[in-house]
Amino acid sequence: MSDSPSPSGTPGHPVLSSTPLVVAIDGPSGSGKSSTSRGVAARLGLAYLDTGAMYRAATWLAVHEGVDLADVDAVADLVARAQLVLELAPEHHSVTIDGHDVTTAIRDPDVSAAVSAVATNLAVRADLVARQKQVIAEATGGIVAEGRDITTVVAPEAPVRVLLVADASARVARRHAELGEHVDAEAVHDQVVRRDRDDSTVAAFHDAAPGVTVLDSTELTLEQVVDAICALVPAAYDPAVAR
Ligand SMILES: Nc1ncnc2c1ncn2[C@@H]1O[C@H](COP(=O)(O)OP(=O)(O)O)[C@@H](O)[C@H]1O
Ligand SMILES: Nc1ccn([C@H]2C[C@H](O)[C@@H](COP(=O)(O)OP(=O)(O)O)O2)c(=O)n1
Repeated sequence: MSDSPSPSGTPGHPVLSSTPLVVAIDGPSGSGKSSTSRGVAARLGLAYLDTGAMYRAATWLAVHEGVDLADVDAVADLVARAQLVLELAPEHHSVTIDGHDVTTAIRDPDVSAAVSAVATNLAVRADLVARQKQVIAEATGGIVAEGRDITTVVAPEAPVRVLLVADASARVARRHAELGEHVDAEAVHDQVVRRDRDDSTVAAFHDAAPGVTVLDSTELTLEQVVDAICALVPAAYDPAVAR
């Protein structure tokens, strides 16, 4: 790892950063964002923010309250009033909305099938992006945040920004293995390919913005992906250097 440039650091003796480390990770469904981000956060002792869980929780609430997802104003109003609490520890991540613990429920296939309708609601996006920025700003010990627009909109100034990609066939196969072989191929295809197509109308996660490192996980193990992302952390932030 090379020394990071710093105003007064000398080569070999970087000045340690006084700002908390932010690692931003985007990518399509099944590219490995959640598992990789948890691994990076655990290894570097950082908090972990799953922004997809916020869109999923908003979707769960709208369905629970019987709000028509096509009614963009009603959904936006509901979400604006919702109290959304995320546990940021990578080992025990939990999500609560308006007092309901939805950690497990937001992974239901019904939520996965419906979430793009909420994620493409621009008023909901503005609300959740503002909350995500606040969570990151308050993470004094540093944070890994992952989603679709973290490298471009939520944390474009993050010192580590990664677009995690993988071949569509690998992503579908991973999701199928995760959901179980009893889930039919059409449902898995819907969760990965159709959802990415809908989601990409409001967030650019297929092409890397300038300065964003593209990492292809198709042929890599989870550990290799975690290694590759940790290797991108400037020395001024590296806990191994800071010690
Ligand atoms: N590099 C990898 N190699 C093999 N399987 C992986 C890899 N990364 C993630 N997975 C698996 O693929 C599935 C989807 O990963 P996940 O982290 O949920 O992706 P995303 O958050 O991008 O949708 C999970 O079951 C996960 O364990
Ligand atoms: N920053 C984000 C995060 C997620 N989303 C949308 C896109 C997805 O359809 C849903 C759920 O995201 P999630 O990361 O949980 O989805 P996957 O685990 O990758 O399948 O939210 C978004 O639009 N912007």
